[in-house]
Amino acid sequence: MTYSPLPPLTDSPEWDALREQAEHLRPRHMRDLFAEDPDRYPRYTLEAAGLLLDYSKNRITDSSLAALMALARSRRLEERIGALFKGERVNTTENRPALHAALRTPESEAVTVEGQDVVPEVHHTLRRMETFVGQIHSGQWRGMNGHPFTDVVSIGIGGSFLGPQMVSEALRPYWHDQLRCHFVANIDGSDISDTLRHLDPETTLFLVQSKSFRTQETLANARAAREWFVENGGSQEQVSRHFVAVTSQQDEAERFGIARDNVFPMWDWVGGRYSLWSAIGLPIALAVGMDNFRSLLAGAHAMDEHFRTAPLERNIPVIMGLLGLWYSHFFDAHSHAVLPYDHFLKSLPAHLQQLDMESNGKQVRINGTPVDYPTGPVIWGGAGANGQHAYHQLLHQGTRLVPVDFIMPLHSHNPLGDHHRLLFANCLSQSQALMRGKIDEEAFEEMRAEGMPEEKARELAPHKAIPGNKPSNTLLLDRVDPKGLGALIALYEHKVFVQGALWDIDSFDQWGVELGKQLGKTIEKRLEADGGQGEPREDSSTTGLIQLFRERGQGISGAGK
Ligand SMILES: O=P(O)(O)OC[C@H]1O[C@](O)(CO)[C@@H](O)[C@@H]1O
Repeated sequence: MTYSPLPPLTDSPEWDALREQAEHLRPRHMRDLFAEDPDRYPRYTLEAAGLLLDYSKNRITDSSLAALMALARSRRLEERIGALFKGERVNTTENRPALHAALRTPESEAVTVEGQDVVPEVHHTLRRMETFVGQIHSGQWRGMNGHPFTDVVSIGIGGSFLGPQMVSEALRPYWHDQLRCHFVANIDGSDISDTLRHLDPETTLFLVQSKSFRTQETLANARAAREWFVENGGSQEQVSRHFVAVTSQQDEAERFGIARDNVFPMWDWVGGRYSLWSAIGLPIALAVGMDNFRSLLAGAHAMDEHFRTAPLERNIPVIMGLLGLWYSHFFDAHSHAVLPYDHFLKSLPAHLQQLDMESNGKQVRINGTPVDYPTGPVIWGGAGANGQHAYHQLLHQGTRLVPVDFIMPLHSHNPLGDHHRLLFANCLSQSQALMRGKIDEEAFEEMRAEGMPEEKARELAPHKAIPGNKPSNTLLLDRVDPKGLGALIALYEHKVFVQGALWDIDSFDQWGVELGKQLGKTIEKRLEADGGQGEPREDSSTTGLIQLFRERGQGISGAGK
């Protein structure tokens, strides 16, 4: 991309206009905004790609939204969206395009990067996946001793884990009858030991998922899996039937001992956290079948088309991105909660955490100068209604403003009694409570009506009062099916892109995670029994803890006490 620098974010007439809007809105309560405008819900509701966004419970008006749109235009957002889809090198520090949208582009369309259309190789890989999944499901590809596979263990971490794990879990009702999927990510030996404990090597298939094929955790777990397999009756020859890899480093996978034909490709133009749409999605395809995997891609593509073509004012990822910026800059919000009211979506916050925080946890602009404004928020969350009995207390009465995304399907896969109606009521009551709150006087009157003496009610009222005016989005989908889920994940990918573009940062690199990896290599050596030779080079804390581990802990030889 020929990157033409953006003017400073916070020193512009558009920023001044936003500041004025915020000053005007800060003292206003959303209760009043709703009371003044009976059409607030239809006015601030959008539908696209099977999703509905209700953003009416936000601290916005038409004029603040117009000011946000003006800011987006001054940041040349439309141009940046165009650059993303045209395959320009939007990942400037690594000099690469970010082509996750090409992974869900139909075969009839082209995404041309410097003269080369990448769509044919994407579909070639999809067809290879289809053949492989078909062979596993039909029992044509069997494990040692001719048994069909019953279990798949996907070994990978970060983007090579969180996305596939979350989607497989979210699509639990679509799982193939005879195949169970397991995920191993952590270098903690308990992760793989606990998984393998219940498995039979004769019927277990391993997927080693690593774009770089250099990731310590993944390689250690893959080696442990291979040892377990061989120790339990598998031969080297049989490894080639039981081990499959997905990587951009085919030679490394072969060096590890995985047959060339068992290696599915990845491309350097896909970031790990955007890779579940590629062959990294193999565990998903094995779990739910290739037709469902293709529906997932179709849902994401529908969201891509919406993002690429809808005017900014009607564009769901753009609106969600701008609202995030609004709260983080003008309302001092430091975090953002994602609360799916669906049991099967319980891992969505963890996936979005990597997606957002690895993408937008940045401190310099694309041109290398430091930002003088906050960038990506802390993303956290969990399944509703469970969180209501835990951290929602802070959402309602804490001193920090936490904008929330409620995500809720209209239909459950398990329509048990009135559970779904109750769940929906819980979701709506939370967004309503956050918005309207309960003033002192209401709390007081309630207690009086229950017969509490006046003095006691006065004393308790401030504790029971809830300020409200806490913003939230509500995202509805018909049900958590492959298509709706694809659209939902793509929506968040684009929201992250929008914010990165507004902040003028590179959302596609992740240099921040490298230092810990570098230091880890030295420390790991020093933890070995003879690793303490020579002068300690670390700070006294690290040296002290190394020493303590060597004296009292369990090293790699297992010699600890
Ligand atoms: O797929 P790989 O190369 O093993 O990387 C795993 C993860 O590690 C990271 O590079 C961070 O360390 C992520 O960005 C990535 O998703």
